[in-house]
Amino acid sequence: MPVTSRVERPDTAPDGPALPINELFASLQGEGKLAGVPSTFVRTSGCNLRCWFCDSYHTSWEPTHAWMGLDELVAEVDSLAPDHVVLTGGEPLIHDESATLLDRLSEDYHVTVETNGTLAPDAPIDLASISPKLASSTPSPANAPEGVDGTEGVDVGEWEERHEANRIDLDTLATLVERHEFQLKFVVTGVDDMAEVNELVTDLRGVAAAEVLDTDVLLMPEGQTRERLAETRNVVAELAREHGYRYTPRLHVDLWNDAPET
Ligand SMILES: C[S@@+](CC[C@H](N)C(=O)[O-])C[C@H]1O[C@@H](n2cnc3c(N)ncnc32)[C@H](O)[C@@H]1O
Ligand SMILES: Nc1nc2[nH]cc(C(=O)O)c2c(=O)[nH]1
Ligand code: SF4
Ligand SMILES: [Mg+2]
Repeated sequence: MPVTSRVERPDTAPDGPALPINELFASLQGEGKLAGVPSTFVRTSGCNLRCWFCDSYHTSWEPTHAWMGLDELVAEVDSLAPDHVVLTGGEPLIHDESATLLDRLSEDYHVTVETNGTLAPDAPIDLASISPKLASSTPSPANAPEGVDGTEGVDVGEWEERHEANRIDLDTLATLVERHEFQLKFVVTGVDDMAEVNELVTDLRGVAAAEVLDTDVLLMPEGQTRERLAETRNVVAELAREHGYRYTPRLHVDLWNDAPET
């Protein structure tokens, strides 16, 4: 079972550097090149995009969190067993304090950052797990999460435009792959996504000073439930075979159906 870390915390920021934390737990890395590795997950709240399929709804569409000072955060990470840490969100890199946290963790941990690739702060990152968002991720009134359009302050039409305008920034992607070990982890909904994946990989190879191998490109089936993954995983595995890219499972969905803190 994943190990959780639940302590009552304030919903206002404490003095000093702090981050809005949605969850902090130990589990197995479920995705990517390090799938299966015991890891402590630090999930910040807040995102600059709004994927219709976001599996972390309470960090994006309806953000919830408690504030944790960085001292307390590092102490919580230290109290758990894994020597791998995954900083995720929401979009962790929208917070300046994430860079400070990365500085503090860099000596003692291997740190993966899960990011949508729209921000590239100068910070120590052992594996940049970059998940650029394809056109098929863009929200609309027709595909938005149930009930969200009525939620106070949420305008899906406005997010459709913002998401579409901001989801790809080629220069930022180039900076990330030049600075760090990386993987490009695309959420694939079906065969229609592949033209955009291929085009983006070609464009990135055109501008980045670092090599982008086919084996750095991972196709991940869209799905936050076992039922949905049963529909997408074989289609996406076949696409990986066909194009020479890697396939990545979503082990936490297979094992725990993406329950909170897994
Ligand atoms: C919740 S995101 C947080 C990090 C960052 N905002 C991002 O999108 O990369 C963590 C990972 O889950 C992936 N993801 C989110 N919803 C998904 C879904 N419904 N199916 C498959 N992957 C999903 C993202 O693409 C990303 O790789
Ligand atoms: N087990 C597990 N592995 C993951 N890899 C990336 C995750 C994420 O939400 O960023 C994630 C997650 O939420 N759980
Ligand atoms: S970028 Fe990541 S956190 Fe933000 S909405 Fe998309 S999947 Fe969710
Ligand atoms: Mg997740």
